Amino acid sequence: MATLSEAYREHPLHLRHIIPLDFSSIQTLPDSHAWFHDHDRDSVPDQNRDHDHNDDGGIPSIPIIDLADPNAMELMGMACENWGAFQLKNHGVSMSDIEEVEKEAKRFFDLPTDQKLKALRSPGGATGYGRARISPFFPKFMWHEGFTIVGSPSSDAKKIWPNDYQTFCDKIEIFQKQMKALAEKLTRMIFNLLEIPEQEKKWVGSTNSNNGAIQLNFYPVCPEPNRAMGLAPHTDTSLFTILHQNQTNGLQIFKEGKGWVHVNPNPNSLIVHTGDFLHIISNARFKCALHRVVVKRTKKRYSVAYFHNPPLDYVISPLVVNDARFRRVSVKEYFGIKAKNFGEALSLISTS
Ligand SMILES: C=C1C[C@]23C[C@@]1(O)CC[C@H]2[C@@]12CCC[C@@](C)(C(=O)O1)[C@H]2[C@@H]3C(=O)O
Ligand SMILES: O=C(O)CCC(=O)C(=O)O
Ligand SMILES: [Fe+2]
Repeated sequence: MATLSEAYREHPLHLRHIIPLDFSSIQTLPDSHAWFHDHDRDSVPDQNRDHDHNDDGGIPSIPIIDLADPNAMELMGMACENWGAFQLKNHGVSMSDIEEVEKEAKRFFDLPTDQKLKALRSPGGATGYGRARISPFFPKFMWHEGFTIVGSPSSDAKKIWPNDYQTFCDKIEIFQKQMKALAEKLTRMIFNLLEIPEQEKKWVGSTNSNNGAIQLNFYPVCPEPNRAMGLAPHTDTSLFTILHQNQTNGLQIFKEGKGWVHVNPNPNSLIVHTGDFLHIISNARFKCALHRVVVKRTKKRYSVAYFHNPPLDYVISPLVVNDARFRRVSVKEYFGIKAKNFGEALSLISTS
């Protein structure tokens, strides 16, 4: 079975796009990380106040959907059409298992830089510690560190904690299993809503369909948050992404006509983003949400994302339509197109 690593092998990154800054030793914002000038109209607003309440001036954010609601499937469809994202409550994943992973993320990111660098992602690799893979597409670096896990994290964990890697691996494994089960449940509901034919659903839940990836994200405190960027605007490549954020807000979703809208942490809820693959399969009926993360002066932020992907050899195409807006493309090929072209990837497979 092909793995995500194979998709990235042909698109190696330069080390400067992998090795993060040693944020622990930084007192002022370096020019390499300064996205805005103080007087910029575009600068990231308001996070230097470091408050965590909703300060959106009444602009509604993404819907909150209760998975136990008999109308959950239709509500998810509407949220995917209007926002490309929603918050999910009563999702069935144990919050204490999620908090255990958040704890492990803190344990990892709190390590001294030389320890974290032992698990540095290789230039052509998918897993390990490093900057976000989208870094080469932006003129400035992000105020962010990530740790990507595809399959078992044991080889990276052994490099960091040779005598104590099992705790990390166990917690990740428990989380992975629960996320996969939730992701499969949501896939079935969304595919039913889209009336996807049975033969296209065969991979869902099959044992060799385990092509999910976990991303631990860390946004250190920042001396000049208004001029920095935690994670630059992007859409996820996945079918959809399930995200847990700690109690420090920072995630924003772009909504036409409204601009950047905060997604405030909602204890017990998980955020679901529609990714590129679901956008393609739904023939653009579902939006893939453009999102970004802003940072704070005094509050660190952590998040844990689970990217749910079809198998790499699965061929993606708009299903159940005559006027397909995208050509057929294998999951592996699309990861390659995205790795090389980032924001242009969808238009490169567009039929118009
Ligand atoms: C499955 C994946 C999605 C992701 C690339 C990856 O292989 C693992 C890391 C993911 C991540 C997390 C931060 C934002 C993002 C755009 C990035 O640079 O790395 C996503 C990637 C993606 O969705 O394409
Ligand atoms: O940290 C967040 O809230 C968002 C992370 C994200 O967008 C990603 O991992 O793709
Ligand atoms: Fe994302």
